[in-house]
Parts: sequence; C-alpha cells; structure tokens
Amino acid sequence: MKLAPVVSALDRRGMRLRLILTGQHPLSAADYGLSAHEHIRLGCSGGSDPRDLVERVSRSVSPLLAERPGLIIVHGDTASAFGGALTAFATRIPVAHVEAGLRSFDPQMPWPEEEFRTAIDARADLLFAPTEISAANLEAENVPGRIFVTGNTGIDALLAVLDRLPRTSPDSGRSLVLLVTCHRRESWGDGLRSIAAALSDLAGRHPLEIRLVLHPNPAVASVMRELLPDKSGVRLLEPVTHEQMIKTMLAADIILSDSGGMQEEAPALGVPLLVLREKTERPEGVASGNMLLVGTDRNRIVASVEFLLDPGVRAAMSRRAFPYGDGQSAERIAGHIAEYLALEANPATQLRQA
Ligand SMILES: CC(=O)N[C@@H]1[C@@H](OP(=O)(O)OP(=O)(O)OC[C@H]2O[C@@H](n3ccc(=O)[nH]c3=O)[C@H](O)[C@@H]2O)O[C@H](CO)[C@@H](O)[C@@H]1O
Repeated sequence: MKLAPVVSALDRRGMRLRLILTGQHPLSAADYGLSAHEHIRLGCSGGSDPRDLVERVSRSVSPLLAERPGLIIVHGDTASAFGGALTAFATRIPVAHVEAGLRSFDPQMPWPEEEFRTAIDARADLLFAPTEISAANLEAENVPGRIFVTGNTGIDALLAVLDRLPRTSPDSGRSLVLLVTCHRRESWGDGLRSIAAALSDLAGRHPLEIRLVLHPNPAVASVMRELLPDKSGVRLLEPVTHEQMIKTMLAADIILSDSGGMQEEAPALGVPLLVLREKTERPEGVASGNMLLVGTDRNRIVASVEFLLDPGVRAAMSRRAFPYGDGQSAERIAGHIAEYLALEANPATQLRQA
C-alpha cells in the first residue's frame, strides 16, 4: 500500500518496474491497482521468527536479480524489506529505502523493526527520510548513501483514499467512539493483557463505544478474542481494507494504537491518538500535539483516555497536522530515483555536474 504511489509515479516516468510481493500480507497487487505491472509473489508468508523470514526472502529474491536491475526499492522495516536489501547489497545492486531514518533508539522496541531499518539504512544508496528528524538520525549515523527529506508515502496513500470518500457530518449526541488496534511483538503477553484489561475497565466505567480492529496475525487476534469476550463491552472487528480503515478512523473520537502507519494517519485526519507503546519512532506527532505516548500500562491507558474525555483536551488534539508529509512524497522519490538512474547510465553527466 505504501509503495503503490511510488510505483505509479515511476510508471508515469516510463520506468520498467517489476514488483516483488513477498506474501506477508494476504492482499494482492490488484488491491492497490498494481495488477498492470509485472509482479512476482514469493509466497514467503509470516511465521514466528522474523530472522528466518529475512533468510527466506533474501534467498527467494536473489535469482530475480540475475538480470541486474538498476535499483531495488524497499519500504519500511519489515523482514521482507531487510531481506530484499540484504540480497541486493550482496550482489552490489543499488538499494533505495523509502521511510529511512525512523529510530526509537531501542533495538528491543520495536523488535525487530528497529534492527532491520537501521541495517537497511547502513546499506542503502538512496535514503528517503519522511522528516527532518529522520534525516538527522541518518546524518548522525554517517550512513554512506544520499539522504533526501521527502515526507512519507503513507500520507500519499491516505490523501488518495480521502479524495474518494464522501464528506460526512459527525452525528452528535452519540457515545464517544474509541478505536483500538494493537499488534506489536514487544506487547505480546503482558502488554496485550494489560491493554485488554484497560479496555474492560473503560467499558465498565464510561458509556463508550469501544471498537478493536483485530490484526491479521492470527496469534494476536486469538489472544485478543480470548481476553475480550462478548461481555467485555469491547466490539471486536475483523481486519478491513485501507479505505474502510480510514472511514473507521474518521468515525472515532479517540484512537489507541501501537501502529506506525496509524501514528502518521491520525494527525492528518485530526483524530487524537494514544500510542500504546513505551517508545515511538514518530515523535513528530507527539510534538504537533496530536498524540500522547502512553505505553501499555493498564492504569496509564485508563487515565489517558479519561483525560481525553474532556472535550477541550480532545479539541486541542484534533487539529489536522501533516508532520509526515503533504501527499507529494512519491513524486519527490520518483524524481530523485529518475535522476539517480540517469546519472548511473551516463556517468559523464556526473562529472560535468561535479
Ligand atoms: C515499527 C512500525 O511502526 N513499523 C510500521 C509498520 O507499519 P504499521 O505498524 O503501521 O503496520 P500495521 O499496523 O500492520 O498497518 C498499519 C496500516 O494498515 C492500515 N490498516 C490497519 C488495519 C486494518 O484492518 N486495515 C488497514 O488498512 C492502517 O490504516 C495503516 O495505514 O510496518 C510498516 C512496513 O514496514 C512500516 O512502514 C511502519 O513504519
């Protein structure tokens, strides 16, 4: 979803693209209007150990690079992104990293994402940083590649969805709606139990409509189903399409989530978000006043939601902000890539430019 805008922007520049779908998410190329492009499904679905997935993706991608593409583009911090970058680096094919420079500065939080994104950035030739802060993180690490501040493509995808949605007026007089998502590996076990207990507490104390969207990972979904049975007062919803998710976020008064993408979307939608993590690589949304970092402690979650029951506090956190991009990130990224490949193809121009 987050690379689809880049694919379209490169396509408009006449580039020949080959999409590698690792299979970690059940969605297909058609889901993002990409079916016109040559795409290969690796069938490397999730699994328990992300390091094993890195290995499987890396080995599966390797033969696909035999014709030596001009560049491999990876996004974010997943095992697939790291596996792709590793095998390209090993075969000396240039790597471009979209969403470079995000750091929580704690390899355990989130694990393995902090480890993977740092390792990708150490190997990338082109680093597309969402914000000045992420670019500064890369400068501080003396990464060998070229850094560009571009904004993040998740906001391009969000604004494209918003353009398609009909305008709706909020129906007043209804109960406040709390939207919840949680799936981070570091929260498995005590963290998820504590989040579920907090939601049950809130359901028992306040007339809230609490909706939890289950994560596609069956391990997480089954735990939440067990912890939040029907009588808990929390409505469990199946995972939905991105467009449906944006509608669901727009219908919420408060969002509780450990999702990185939703930490970028909530400020742009103007919906206050409480981050269910102890550390975040997205401090910009906290600095803009749209988010609060609350962690997974039961009492802290309850107290933070109760703080936001105050209409004045919620209003102050509901002003739309775009710290993660203006919807033009894919165009910027495609422009830098086109420039880079042109220079690679005609080094003489590089000398002239120097
Ligand atoms: C450490 C970290 O934060 N890493 C992030 C993580 O992304 P994430 O945490 O945001 O991952 P999820 O929460 O799984 O997805 C969220 C997106 O999915 C949409 N959504 C959600 C539920 C649903 O039912 N239907 C949907 O459409 C939702 O609106 C949002 O856009 O990995 C990405 C890849 O590396 C990284 O880029 C990104 O930094």
